[in-house]
This record gives sequence, C-alpha cells and structure tokens, in this order.
Amino acid sequence: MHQDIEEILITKEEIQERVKKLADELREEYTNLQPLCICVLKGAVPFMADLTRAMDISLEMDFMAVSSYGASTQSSGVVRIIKDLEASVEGRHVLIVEDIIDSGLTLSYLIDLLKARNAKSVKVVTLLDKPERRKTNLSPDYFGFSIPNKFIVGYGMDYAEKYRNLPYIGVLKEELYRS
Ligand SMILES: O=P(O)(O)OC[C@H]1O[C@H](OP(=O)(O)OP(=O)(O)O)[C@H](O)[C@@H]1O
Ligand code: HPA
Repeated sequence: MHQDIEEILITKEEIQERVKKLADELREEYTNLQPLCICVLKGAVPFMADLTRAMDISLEMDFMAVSSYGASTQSSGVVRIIKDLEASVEGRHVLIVEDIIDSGLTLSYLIDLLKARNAKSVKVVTLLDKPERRKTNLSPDYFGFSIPNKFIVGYGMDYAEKYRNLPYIGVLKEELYRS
C-alpha cells in the first residue's frame, strides 16, 4: 500500500491531535444534549470511532450509507439511500460525522433529509474539507483540516475500496487512478 502514496499530507499524529481538539469543542457543545452522531459509511468509520471516544460524553451512534446516482445526476445532488438510520431523529440533536466534504452534494442532501424528519438541530463535523471542489454553499460547522484539490486516501478514504486502513492521509500516485 505505502508504495502507492506520492506524499503523506497529514500524519497519524497530526490526525490524533486534531481529532482530540475537535472532540473538546464538541464536548462543550453537546454535554447533556445526548446527541445522535450519524456516521456516513464507509469513509467516516475511523473518524467516528476516534472522535466519539475522545468526546467522552453520553451520546448515541447510528450509521447511514448513501451513494450518488452517477456522473450525470451528481450535479443535481440526487443521492440514493443504501442503508437508512435505525434511530428516529425527531426532536434529536443530530451531528453528522463525515470524512470529507468535496462537492458538498452528499451532505446538503443529508441535511435536508434530517431536517425534514424533524431533527431538533443538525450540525456537521468533517475531518477534511476540500473547498475548491464545492458545488453548494455549504460549509461544515466543524472541520479538521482544509486540504488542496488532490485525490487522497487513508484513514477511511479509499480508491476502489482500497487504502481505507492506512493510518495517515496520503496523496495517491496519479498514475494509479488516471490509468
Ligand atoms: O461532497 P461530495 O462530493 O458529496 O463527496 C463527499 C462524499 O464522498 C465520499 O463518500 P463515497 O461516496 O466515496 O463513499 P465511501 O465513504 O463509502 O467511500 C465521502 O465519504 C463523502 O460522503
Ligand atoms: O479525495 C478523495 N479521496 C477519496 N474519496 C473521496 N471522496 C471525495 N473526495 C475524495
């Protein structure tokens, strides 16, 4: 795996340090609110696991899997629900946990959906933000790192389902995904 990485953008230690700081901020906001943390599968799994443990407050977790319909419909923001939540969000303080915001289309769909289901509040924490790629005017309530427009993998993020278990975030060698 490691030989396929052009450069390490964010080290394991930098991730750990930033996740701890984000967790401190979120603890301030959500103590006594019993938030429902929603992990957007699959990429956000490592971040969700590390963040919620570091938050160290009473909370609940649920998981959702979504997928864009494809290139032609992506620009319309149409998203297909592959796995829906088990919990009801009605009256709940919801925190969406994402690994990366790119165009923002996935998240803007999810935010609208959860509001339509009568969540009391809906906020977003993402580890990474790629603002250059944005196609919506959405910005996360909390983010770990703002990154350049490069294709990255690791700490949950994949290319063709591989590299999710890298402990750091790295830029994938261009020849591997352009070919
Ligand atoms: O801002 P957007 O352009 O909508 O892109 C961001 C979404 O894309 C990635 O998920 P992906 O569909 O690759 O699924 P995965 O998490 O299972 O890898 C990422 O985890 C976000 O959910
Ligand atoms: O750079 C990325 N890498 C992996 N998955 C992604 N989903 C959106 N952007 C990316």
